[in-house]
Amino acid sequence: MTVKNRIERVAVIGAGSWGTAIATVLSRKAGTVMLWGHREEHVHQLVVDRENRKHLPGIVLSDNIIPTSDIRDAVMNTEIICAVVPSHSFRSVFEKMTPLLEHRAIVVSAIKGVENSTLMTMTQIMDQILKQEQRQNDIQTAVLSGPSFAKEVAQGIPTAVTIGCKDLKIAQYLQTVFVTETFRVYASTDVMGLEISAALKNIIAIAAGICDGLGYGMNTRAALITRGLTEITRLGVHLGAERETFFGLSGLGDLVLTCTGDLSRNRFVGMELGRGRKLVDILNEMKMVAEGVKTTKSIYDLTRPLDIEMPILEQVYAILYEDKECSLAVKDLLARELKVE
Ligand SMILES: NC(=O)C1=CN([C@@H]2O[C@H](COP(=O)(O)OP(=O)(O)OC[C@H]3O[C@@H](n4cnc5c(N)ncnc54)[C@H](O)[C@@H]3O)[C@@H](O)[C@H]2O)C=CC1
Ligand SMILES: O=C(CO)COP(=O)(O)O
Repeated sequence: MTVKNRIERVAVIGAGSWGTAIATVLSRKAGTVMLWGHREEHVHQLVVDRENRKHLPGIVLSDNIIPTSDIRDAVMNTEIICAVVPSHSFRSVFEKMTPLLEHRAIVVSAIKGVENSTLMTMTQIMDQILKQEQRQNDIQTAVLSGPSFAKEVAQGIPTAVTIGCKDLKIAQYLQTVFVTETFRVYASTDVMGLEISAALKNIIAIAAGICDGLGYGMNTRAALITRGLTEITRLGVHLGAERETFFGLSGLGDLVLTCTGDLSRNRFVGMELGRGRKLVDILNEMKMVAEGVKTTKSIYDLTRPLDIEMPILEQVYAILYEDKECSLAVKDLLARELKVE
């Protein structure tokens, strides 16, 4: 391991697949890992079976991972808290958590999404609530993002991610907290770039899945990844992010993973749509979250008043929210006016 930093106690807020996988990573570095889940019966199952059968089957929870449904218990005496709930439940969870946070705690969001009602990223939500609670000078916020399927991380398959914080020293400190022999962590100060790339790759992954479901080939997928990256970068730079971030792990890295990997839930949703199934039926059957569905609406609403070309986003929005036929969406993308690359 490059840098060792063993800490006493950390908390993971959210006991889904990614929260459980991150708890597994942190269990190699921390004395105790508190793993908070919002449903008591699920937490009870974790305590009894020592395995998250619903979200991460086959991975045994090490003895120092302590499942709890009591959020006070989870964050008490804890300096580092990693938030891993679905983006649309984060605001209410963070509101509950904020008054309970220890002085000088650091909250790291590993969530990939943008809120529908406010069009805010997760760190923007945190900043807003911290300000309301007058804790903005006390609590630090950060982001963890990159190509990282939960199952592979939990299995110890070599993975690299980026942790971003506006304060580089804190990002570098967090690097030493999360790094293990198989989990390599880079540092960044471009929080906006990390959050925008993480949220938008899910939209492009739905598009890639749609094309796979329609039976198109590798050419189509490569075109989507490349033009998708252009679209994501265009919006990110407009919002103040650094262009380079979009060619890093959280940008190109996660885009390639999610557009090509069979473990992606967003790509799965796209594939089922491409095969002709209805969105509502696909979502009703899924046990896990596909953040790209809601994020498509957020980003559509965010970009509509702006003069930014987002053709793939617009077609995914039309398929998800206006019932547009998938093959017609692809036809319309191909028929756009010719451009200079
Ligand atoms: N699974 C993965 O491979 C990765 C996931 N992520 C991101 O992590 C975040 C969480 O995703 P997953 O763990 O994969 O989701 P999941 O679908 O596996 O689990 C979601 C968890 O959140 C809980 N939950 C649902 N509503 C809640 C609420 N109102 N309050 C508190 N908890 C609630 C569920 O009970 C479940 O335990 C998402 O933003 C996702 O994009 C990021 C990287 C990898
Ligand atoms: O973000 C992910 C991997 O980095 C997981 O992607 P899905 O949410 O599409 O499964």
